[in-house]
Amino acid sequence: MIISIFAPDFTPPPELFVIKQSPGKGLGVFATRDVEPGTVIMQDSPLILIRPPEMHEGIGYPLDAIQILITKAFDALSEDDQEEILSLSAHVLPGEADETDYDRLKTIFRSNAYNTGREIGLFTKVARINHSCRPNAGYQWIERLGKRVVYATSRIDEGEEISVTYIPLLFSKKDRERRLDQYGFKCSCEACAGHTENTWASDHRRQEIQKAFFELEKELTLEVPRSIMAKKNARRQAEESLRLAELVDEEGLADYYAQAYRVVAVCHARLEQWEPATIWAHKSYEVRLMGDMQSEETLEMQILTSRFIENWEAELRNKSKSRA
Ligand SMILES: C[S@@+](CC[C@H](N)C(=O)[O-])C[C@H]1O[C@@H](n2cnc3c(N)ncnc32)[C@H](O)[C@@H]1O
Repeated sequence: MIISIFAPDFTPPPELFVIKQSPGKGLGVFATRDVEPGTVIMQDSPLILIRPPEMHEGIGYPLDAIQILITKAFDALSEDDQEEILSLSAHVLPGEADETDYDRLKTIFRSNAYNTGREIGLFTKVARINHSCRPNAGYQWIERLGKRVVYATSRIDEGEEISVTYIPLLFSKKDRERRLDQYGFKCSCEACAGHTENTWASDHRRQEIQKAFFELEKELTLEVPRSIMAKKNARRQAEESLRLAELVDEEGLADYYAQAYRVVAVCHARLEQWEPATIWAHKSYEVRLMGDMQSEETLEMQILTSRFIENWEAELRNKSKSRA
């Protein structure tokens, strides 16, 4: 008698993505069905994970030491894993391939690796995701899983390309182009292409967002203002925070939603306006949940939301008492 060790009806869930050619971009990752925001698209373990020596301010990582670490980690891999790594795309800098000490592995690592906090990892599936300055997915290294998790930040239609950002996005198109130079392509996403008025408006919004984050976060506190001046200032900041959230939404910068909503929540909590404070804190919490349910940021928003709800409830109780 043959005893099956598998559950009889077990079939692994189909992958949400497929890797295939993306015109003008090499390979890319595409959704195999409609994907709702917050859905985990892939979880990828690093084939190589190295801890580089200290980075020096203004100089960067000591590249020779990194090269030694990468080569050692690569040599320890199976042939299949080595092959997978060598199949990744590499942006070779002008003249680099002619140098006597040219090392393709180093170039692959430079073109595809991601920071995971104190380490740098090479994730071969995540490495196939192309860049957009208005991406539809986000990603996060989750230390306790030892994985980089990619999740949808907006609705992605079946067949649509999945994109993430390789760079911070609160810069003008020109500055983003400069940062993307190291990857050897010019971005043609909807924020970069099209009419000059569109890109100008997008640049303007991104600069406004950066300025607003800088201004509002430097004084972000839950302390209730006491003086007339401080109260006036807090009211102005609450208004500016709403404008910040509006701009981030308008620009479709999902990577910054949670941060912006948190600013709005705290600015309203300072005014003891518990209803909007709760609503915005919860919105921020919901976005944080998409990235990592157990991250410090998610936990912080969960705690803030509960605190604001309690205050809101107390406010409602007081109101109904005084009416009675
Ligand atoms: C991390 S890899 C992404 C996967 C890569 N397309 C492949 O074929 O393996 C980065 C490289 O992909 C290409 N790439 C990524 N985003 C792009 C974009 N928006 N437009 C054109 N090329 C892009 C560039 O060649 C870049 O150096």
